Amino acid sequence: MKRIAIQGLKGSFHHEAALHHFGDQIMLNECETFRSVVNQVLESEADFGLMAIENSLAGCIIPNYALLRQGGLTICGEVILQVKMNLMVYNGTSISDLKEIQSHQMAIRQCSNFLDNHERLRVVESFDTAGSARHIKENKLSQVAAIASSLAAKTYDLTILQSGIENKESFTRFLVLTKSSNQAEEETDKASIYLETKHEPGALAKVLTAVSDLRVNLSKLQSHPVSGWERTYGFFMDLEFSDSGQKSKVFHELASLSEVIENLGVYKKGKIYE
Ligand SMILES: O=C(O)C(=O)C[C@]1(C(=O)O)C=C[C@@H](O)C=C1
Repeated sequence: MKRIAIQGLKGSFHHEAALHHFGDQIMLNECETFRSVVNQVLESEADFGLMAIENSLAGCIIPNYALLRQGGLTICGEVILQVKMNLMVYNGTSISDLKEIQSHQMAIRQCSNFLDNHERLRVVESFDTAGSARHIKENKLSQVAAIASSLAAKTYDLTILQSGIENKESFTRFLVLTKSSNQAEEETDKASIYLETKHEPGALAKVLTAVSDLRVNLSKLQSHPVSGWERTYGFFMDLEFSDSGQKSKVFHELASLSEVIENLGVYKKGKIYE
């Protein structure tokens, strides 16, 4: 049985993403932080780790980019999940009983319109959506609601008062991490890389022109400060290939235009699960 380290608990969106990607014959290693997800895989306590990296409404989880570089793991896949947010309570609680709403900060951001319309309720961040749901159940809290998945409501036996409370359709992209990927080269059509260019006019433009000339699709570009304060930046790039010849060419071209280049993983473009 595959051992999967996730950030969060059973019933979290990481759990949902793991079920879609690996099926239900998995052993879940619940972690409080993304750092411990990485450590579990590094220390062979898990075969794979799942790490949310960005959400279509709430934006990027920037610290995870740094973890990808420091971690010594490789990206071997991705999962895109439509996240559906639900307001859930201890059985018997009604909305007028509530004083507080708890959830993960990324979920809170995705439901900002709903929360603006319920200003009287205190909003409290937690480490995990499912963690908030479990907390309510374990402590029989009747004045607190959680924002979490329907899987969390089922897992912790809570009542959903309102579903679909995200601002609009919301998708989270998760990376699948492993120690060493043994994926067949021909099965892969996407790569994530990190590079630093020279700090001079046009350096990034040259990189982008090379990507464009090779007809490679740049699906993501994220800048990140290089440590120290020299006002220089590194760039995380996701590249999508339409034929395998493009891969080696683009790596070769970009290496010649970069001061630093790191391959963070070559993998298959993820499916979207709704
Ligand atoms: O708290 C959870 O349920 C998680 O799986 C974490 C997380 C995140 O890190 O973005 C995952 C997906 C949703 O965007 C909200 C929260």
